[in-house]
Amino acid sequence: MEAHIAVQEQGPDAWQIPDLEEVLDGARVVSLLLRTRFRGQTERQALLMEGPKGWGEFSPFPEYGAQESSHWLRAGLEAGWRGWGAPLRTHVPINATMPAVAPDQVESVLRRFGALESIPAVKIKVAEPGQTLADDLARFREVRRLVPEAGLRADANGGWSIAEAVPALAALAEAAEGRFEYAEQPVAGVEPLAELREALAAAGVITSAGAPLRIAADEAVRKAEDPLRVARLGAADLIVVKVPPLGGVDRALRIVEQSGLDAVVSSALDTSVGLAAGLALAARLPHLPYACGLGTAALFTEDVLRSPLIPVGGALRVPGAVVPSADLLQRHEVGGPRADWWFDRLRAAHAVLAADQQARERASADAGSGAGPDADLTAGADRRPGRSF
Ligand SMILES: O=C(O)CCC(=O)C1=CC=C[C@@H](O)[C@@H]1C(=O)O
Ligand SMILES: [Mg+2]
Repeated sequence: MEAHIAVQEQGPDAWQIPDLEEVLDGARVVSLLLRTRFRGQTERQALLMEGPKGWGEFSPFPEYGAQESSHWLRAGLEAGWRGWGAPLRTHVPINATMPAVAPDQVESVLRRFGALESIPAVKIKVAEPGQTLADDLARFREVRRLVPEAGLRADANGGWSIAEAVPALAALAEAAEGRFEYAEQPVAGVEPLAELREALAAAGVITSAGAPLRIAADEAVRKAEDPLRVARLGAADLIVVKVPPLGGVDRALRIVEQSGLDAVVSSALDTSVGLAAGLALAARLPHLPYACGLGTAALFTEDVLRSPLIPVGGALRVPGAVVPSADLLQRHEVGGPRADWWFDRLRAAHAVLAADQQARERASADAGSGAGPDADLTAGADRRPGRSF
């Protein structure tokens, strides 16, 4: 991934990851229950770490290997050991996130995101395995009925083929009656997104407001080897950016800048510790045209903060560094073999970051710059002794 993202680790933004022992010291594994099945899961586990700048989260999805998980660790270490830079705004507008539930559950899910009239937009999961377009339309129409002023989005997680996506999006855009904001990852991959845009234009699919249907890339950014390819190929109108898979707020910021596209910051179904990093990113984007998908603490029964980051009035305040409650950490703590499994994952991801760092140091020494990573630490970042990898 690093080879493609023009994200420099030398120069003014470089920083050094802390020692493994220091990261493990005081790290806790927690499990939070979801109110509704989401992404096929009923609970979310996360490893939380405390650094000198605050708490960071490491919660790659269970099936992710060490390489992919290393981006998530980098993001968590950035939160704990480096910090995020100054915000440009105090509040971020937040969309409600609607799992693939039956219409009779839509209202109770929506209400978790605050007063219905305050919700600026709703992202609705569609194309769920085992469900039909009729199920999606019924859910979509129920959302539209309950929050008629809200913008509507459909997230298919790449679940449609191009041939399925064209009529499905035409039907959803019609059901949205002018409120359709965009379709998120309707088909899998980068090229297929570009092809779908052409197919929609050829089929004359437009929103009822008369505009072309906008396409957002999510997995095509966060799981791609090269997150900027979407932009280069003109495969999407906007990108969904998530701090953990993109390796931190600093990297995500640069990806947005370099893409030249509008961005929506979303969660990775993080605890409120991880959501704080998403809010830090949203707060640093000069242009934030859409409500962000950072309200997912509302999908948990409980969280690790005394005041979980649940939207009020359609927005979240940008909290800066957050501190979990000792009681809640204890209540949700996971021990035994499952905790060991998480610590092993952390060790493996840390080894990937350490090897990357070592390679960069060697390259920098070979180039004769003489500037080791310590010399490149950003002003304001902690100058930690760190390990020389
Ligand atoms: O974007 C949102 O409104 C909330 C976040 C969200 O939907 C997701 C978080 C984590 C995993 C994904 O399945 C899902 C997504 O695809 O965007
Ligand atoms: Mg998505």
